[in-house]
Amino acid sequence: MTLTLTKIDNLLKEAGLLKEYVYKNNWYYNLPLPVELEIKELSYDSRKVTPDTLFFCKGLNFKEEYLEKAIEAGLEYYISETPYEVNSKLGIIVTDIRIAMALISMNFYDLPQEKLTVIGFTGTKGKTTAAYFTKFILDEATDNKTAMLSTMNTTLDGVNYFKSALTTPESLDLYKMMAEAVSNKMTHLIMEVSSQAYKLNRVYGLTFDVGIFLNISPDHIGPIEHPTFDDYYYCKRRLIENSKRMVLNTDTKDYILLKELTESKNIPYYSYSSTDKEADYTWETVDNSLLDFTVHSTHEDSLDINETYTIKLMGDFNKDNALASLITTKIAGANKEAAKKGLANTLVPGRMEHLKHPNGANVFVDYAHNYSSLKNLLTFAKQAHPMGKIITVIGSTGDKGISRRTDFGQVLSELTDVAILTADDPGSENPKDIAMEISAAINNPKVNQKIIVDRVEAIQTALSLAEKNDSVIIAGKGQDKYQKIKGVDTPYVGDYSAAESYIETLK
Ligand SMILES: CC(=O)N[C@H]1[C@@H](OP(=O)(O)OP(=O)(O)OC[C@H]2O[C@@H](n3ccc(=O)[nH]c3=O)[C@H](O)[C@@H]2O)O[C@H](CO)[C@@H](O)[C@@H]1O[C@H](C)C(=O)N[C@@H](C)C(=O)N[C@H](CCC(=O)O)C(=O)O
Ligand SMILES: Nc1ncnc2c1ncn2[C@@H]1O[C@H](COP(=O)(O)OP(=O)(O)OP(=O)(O)O)[C@@H](O)[C@H]1O
Repeated sequence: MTLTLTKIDNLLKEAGLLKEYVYKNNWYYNLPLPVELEIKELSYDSRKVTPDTLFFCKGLNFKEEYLEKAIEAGLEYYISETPYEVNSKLGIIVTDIRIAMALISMNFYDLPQEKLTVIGFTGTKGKTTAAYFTKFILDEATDNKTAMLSTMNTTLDGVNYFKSALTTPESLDLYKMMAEAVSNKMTHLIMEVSSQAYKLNRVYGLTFDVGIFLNISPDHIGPIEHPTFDDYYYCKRRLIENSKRMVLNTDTKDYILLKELTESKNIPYYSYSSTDKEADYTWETVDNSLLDFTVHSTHEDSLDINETYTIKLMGDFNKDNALASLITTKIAGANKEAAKKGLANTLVPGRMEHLKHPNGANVFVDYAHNYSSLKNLLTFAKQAHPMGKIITVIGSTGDKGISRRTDFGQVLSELTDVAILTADDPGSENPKDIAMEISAAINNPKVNQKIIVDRVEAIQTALSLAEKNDSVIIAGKGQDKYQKIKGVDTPYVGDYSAAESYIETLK
């Protein structure tokens, strides 16, 4: 892949992004170099450049010395929001580096999004699960020609997965991955779209064939994320104006806002809900089953999805996720058979994974790590196994999502009998202090609390306390194989493995 300087010049001028070119210490508006010169690589990391690379100077922690070192190593072209006094061949100065990076990247990789059916999930909770449901269904429908970019895992050939760095990659990485998916003959791409993706223009200019808005609840508010809930919700709903069709959950807070926005942009949509009989589609549990549900349409079943389905993931919220995926995949071309089979086979690492304690207690390993997900999870446990106690193992991340600590205290006060507070990606903070903050927010004296910072020990303690009818809920890390400690991804066995191996010793 290559891009000529002329093409870059046209793109930046058309978008009104170009401020000036810096060439031999003078500033120009017209390209001061031979027009046929080509950029052969793109990079935002000074450690990964060649002379023909266009280097994007961006980011909170960007330092001029990165650019200087890259130029010493031979780099000729840089693009940034401010000129630097460096000895480069050309500096391209723009008004918004992230928008410029998105536009240049999508063109450098030859607009791969136009060769794929692109599906984008947003929402506070359920993105990964709904993305997996969708992947399993579309795999049936497309014979494994579906790529996926999820928080945990990415696959660009539909089969082999690697660990993702971000929920939504930087635009440069996103288009590079899309291009690889296209060259692997993928026809569909499912991706999770985080609020940060819109805030930081990682998906600027990308149109989704289907966008899905799953839900919203306060989260991701803090110094490196969103200043307010308003900003968070606003960023999330930008998916709407960037989608050709939408799937909307009418149970979402202030749904009217989503509906009005979607309608004002003339974007066709389907709505769904677990409770609202006015939504286009709803679901109902079959005979109190934890796993079967029937889909009903309020008006006509224009998508032809009214049917009974089975899933492997417990929790009513997973039926919501499954219904969103059913509507989405039908819009994207899957038939009912593919939908039934795909849903029935979907398992998601670390989401509602079930283990049985030798004494009969039920153990759930789940990724719940914010207010709404923990509340849904513990509500499910109470309803599914009302006879026993609920023993919850949970921690809260350091450096971000600070409000979760009091949120967890509140949910634990309402819905658990035993709370074992532990470490969960403490980052630069002391995990014991974080646990104490959660503890201080537990205002129900009946909750039996313990702080055990070592996460494996916390899990073992919870399992050793469990009796026959109890539910042990291990919330937060699922199958994550690391803990973020002082900037380092420190190896961790994972919640599922920790529980599974301890249960083995009890047999
Ligand atoms: C606030 C935020 O989104 N930050 C992300 C962003 O950082 P940044 O652009 O500010 O860059 P930086 O890490 O400060 O570094 C500055 C620049 O110098 C470059 N550099 C650095 C060293 C060097 O020697 N040479 C060099 O060129 C780096 O490549 C980088 O481009 O770009 C980096 C990669 O380019 C990301 O790793 C980083 O994610 C941080 C770690 C993060 O945690 N982000 C979270 C908040 C996030 O985005 N989360 C959402 C999910 C939220 C959800 O669950 O809904 C996501 O989409 O993942
Ligand atoms: N629709 C939903 N509503 C509320 N909670 C949910 C829903 N779906 C899943 N959850 C809960 O949230 C947890 C995380 O689910 P999932 O990974 O699918 O969401 P996500 O949006 O990708 O989350 P994150 O942004 O934290 O990566 C699950 O383990 C479950 O406890």
